[in-house]
Amino acid sequence: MVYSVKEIFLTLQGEGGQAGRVAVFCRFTGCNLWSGREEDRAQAACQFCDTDFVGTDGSNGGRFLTAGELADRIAGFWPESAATPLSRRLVVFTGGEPLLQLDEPLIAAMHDRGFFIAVESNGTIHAPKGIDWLCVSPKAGVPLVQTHGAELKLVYPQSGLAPADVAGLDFTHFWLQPMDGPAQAANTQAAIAYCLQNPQWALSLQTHKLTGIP
Ligand SMILES: C[S@@+](CC[C@H](N)C(=O)[O-])C[C@H]1O[C@@H](n2cnc3c(N)ncnc32)[C@H](O)[C@@H]1O
Ligand SMILES: Nc1nc2[nH]cc(C(=O)O)c2c(=O)[nH]1
Ligand code: SF4
Ligand SMILES: [Mg+2]
Repeated sequence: MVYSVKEIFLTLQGEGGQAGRVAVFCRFTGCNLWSGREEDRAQAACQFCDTDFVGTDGSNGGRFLTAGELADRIAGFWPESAATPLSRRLVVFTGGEPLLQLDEPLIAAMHDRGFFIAVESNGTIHAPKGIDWLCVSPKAGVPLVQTHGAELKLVYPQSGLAPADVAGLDFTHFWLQPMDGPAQAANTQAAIAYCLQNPQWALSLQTHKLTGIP
């Protein structure tokens, strides 16, 4: 397996149930729901994406020929000075769609290096075994195949996909994340109003955007 990676960086997880934790982010190239080109956005299955996942030209991006090579690069971002217990090492695989590339050899290689493995997926691909924290973020009009995990994070609102449509799935945490874009402020108020009436759901803010970190 050759892994195509857009960028690797150390930051704080901004979203969901691990928000605030130090994490190495590995953003894979490519997605199955959008080409990533602006001229294709209006025809894409997923039209609201806030991320550049095209190519391997981001910071520390590239092509990695083996799981061990990529895992070594990711592990190198963990701050040695922090002297954290191995169990506190956190990697977040995202993209693009990470489950197009994340496989059991890479999962094993990250576990060998002491990492807790989180994944951000659109839920269209079955997850391989061994992921420690799976976040699924379903998209309207797209078949959802991965129906269990640690958290379900619904970007809100999406016409054609209501929270009630996915509230019965087998997840531990249910988040509404306001859709960023021109209506971000109104979407945040709408998400808050929904949570207040439906306490199964909690609010996930994109705290990295609020604080101006990557
Ligand atoms: C860029 S996606 C990559 C992972 C995967 N492809 C997915 O969609 O879950 C990372 C997270 O950002 C969310 N996201 C993307 N665009 C967003 C937007 N405009 N506003 C809020 N969240 C957004 C996604 O739903 C997902 O939870
Ligand atoms: N800080 C930070 N937290 C994040 N959580 C999910 C992200 C993503 O793009 O998948 C993301 C991201 O891009 N940055
Ligand atoms: S599925 Fe995820 S990465 Fe793909 S276009 Fe949608 S939000 Fe972006
Ligand atoms: Mg992001």
